Amino acid sequence: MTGGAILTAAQMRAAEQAAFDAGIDPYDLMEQAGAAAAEIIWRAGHKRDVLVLCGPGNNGGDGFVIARRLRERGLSVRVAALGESRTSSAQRARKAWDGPVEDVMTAAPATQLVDALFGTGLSRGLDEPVAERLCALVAHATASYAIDLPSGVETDSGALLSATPRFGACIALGAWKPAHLLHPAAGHCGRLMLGPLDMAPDNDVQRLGAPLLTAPAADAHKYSRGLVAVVGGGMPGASLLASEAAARSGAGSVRRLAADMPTSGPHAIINRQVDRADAIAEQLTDKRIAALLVGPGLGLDEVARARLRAALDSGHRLVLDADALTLLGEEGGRTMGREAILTPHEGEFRRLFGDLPGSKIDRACAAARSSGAVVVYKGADSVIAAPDGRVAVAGGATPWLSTAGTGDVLAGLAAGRLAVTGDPFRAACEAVWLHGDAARRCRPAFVADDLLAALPAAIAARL
Ligand SMILES: NC(=O)C1=CN([C@@H]2O[C@H](COP(=O)(O)OP(=O)(O)OC[C@H]3O[C@@H](n4cnc5c(N)ncnc54)[C@H](OP(=O)(O)O)[C@@H]3O)[C@@H](O)[C@H]2O)[C@@H](O)CC1
Ligand SMILES: [K+]
Repeated sequence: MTGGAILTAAQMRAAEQAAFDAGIDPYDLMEQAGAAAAEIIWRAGHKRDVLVLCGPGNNGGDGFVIARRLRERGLSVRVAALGESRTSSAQRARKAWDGPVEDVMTAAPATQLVDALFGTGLSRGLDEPVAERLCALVAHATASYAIDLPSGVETDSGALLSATPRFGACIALGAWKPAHLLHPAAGHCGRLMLGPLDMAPDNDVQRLGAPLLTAPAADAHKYSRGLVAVVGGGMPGASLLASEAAARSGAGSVRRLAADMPTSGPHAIINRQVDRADAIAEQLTDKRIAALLVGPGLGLDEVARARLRAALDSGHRLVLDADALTLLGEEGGRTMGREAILTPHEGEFRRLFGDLPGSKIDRACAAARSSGAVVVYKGADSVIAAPDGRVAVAGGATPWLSTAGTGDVLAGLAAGRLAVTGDPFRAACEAVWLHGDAARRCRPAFVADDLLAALPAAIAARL
C-alpha cells in the first residue's frame, strides 16, 4: 500500500549511524550501495561504454564501486573524479578501482553517464564550470543515471542549488529522499529506482503507493456504501464534476444540493434544488450522510459564506476544496476539530496557512497539525499530511492534469472515498492515487470529464 519510506539527509545519516552502531561495516554498506546501483544499470541493458563521475564524498565512493562492478561485467568503463576522495570508505573504494582516474573537467563523453558527484552531503550549489560540464556530459549520453540524487539538488526541499541536468534515471540508495518526489528536483530525476541496502529505515513520511481497495460487501446497500452530499454554488459545472467523481468513487449514492437543476448528467445523482442556507442546513440533518463536500463552484459571496457555515455546522465528515478554502482563509483559518480533508493548491494553501517555512512536506505537516485536518497539498507533487504526522507524497503526476476541473474531480473522489472508508487519511491517499492513475489512462490533452470515464478502470485495477 505504501511506496516506501522517504528520509531527509539527517534522517538518512542517523539511520546509517544506527546501522554502524549495530555492527554493520561502513565500507560494506558502500559496496552494497555500489553493487545495487551497478546491477540496475547493467539490467537497464544498454551495455555500452560508461563514464562514472566521482565526487569527494561517499557518493563518489559509490561511484568507484559502480565502475569496478560494471567493468567486471565486461563493460568499457572510465572514471573521472572531482579532486581527492575525502572519506575513508571512499578512499578504500577508489583504491579498489585499479584503472586510471581522469579529471571531470576534461574527460571525454560516453554513451552511458553515471553521476556520483554528490548525494545527500551536497551543502551548496556546484561551481558553475562543474555544473556546466555535468550538464554537457549528460546531454551527450544516451543513458544517464544519477546515483542517489542528481548532483545539484537539495535533498530535503527538492530545490535546485545550481544548474542540474535532467537524468534518464535516478537510483536512490536505501530509501527515497524528498527531492525524488518534490519539484523542481523530481523533474530532473527521470525514472525512479530504489537500490536496496541491508539497512531498511522506516519513517512516517512515505511515498504514496497503490491502494488496496475492496469490493462492496455481499449485503451492501446504497447507504451502507456511503452517502455523499455535495453543496453546490454559483458555478454548477464544478459541483457536477465533483458529484460525478464521488458517484464513480465506489460510494453508494450522491446527493447534490444546489440552486440549479442540471439538464443532463448521470441520472444516478440525486439533485435537490435548494437555494437558501437554512434549506441546505435542513437537508444536512440527514444522519445517513457519510461525507460532505463543499467548495467546488461555491462562490465567494455572502450566499456562499452562509452555505459554507451550514456545512461546517452540520457535524458531518468534511471535504473542503476551492472557494471553501478561500473563504476559510478570509476568516483567518479555522481548526476543524473533526474528521476533515482540505485540498488546497499552492495559492489556496498560502491564503489559508500563510508562508510557512521548510519543504513542501514540512509545510503540509504544519498545516495538518494546526488545522487538525488531513491536508492534501496539491500540485505536480501532492503531499498528503495527517495531524498525527503520517505523510504520503505522490510523484509522477502527468502534467496533462493541469487543466480546469481536475481539482473538482479530486475533491469529489476524496469525498467518495471518505464516505466509503470513514478514514480521512486513507481516503485522501486513495483519492490522489486513483486521480493520478485515471489521468495516466487518459490520452494527452484530456479534459476533466474524461477522468470521470477512466475512474472505473483505475478502481478495478486496485481491487
Ligand atoms: N547514508 C547512507 O545510508 C548511505 C550513503 N551512501 C552514499 O553516501 C552519500 C552521502 O555521502 P556524503 O555524506 O559523504 O556526501 P556526498 O554527497 O558524497 O558529498 C559530500 C562531500 O562533498 C563536498 N561538497 C558538498 N557540496 C559541494 C559542492 N557544491 N562543491 C564541492 N564539494 C561539495 C563536501 O564537502 P564540504 O561540504 O565539507 O565542503 C563533502 O566532502 C549518499 O548520497 C550515498 O550516495 C551509500 O554509500 C551507503 C549508504
Ligand atoms: K549523484
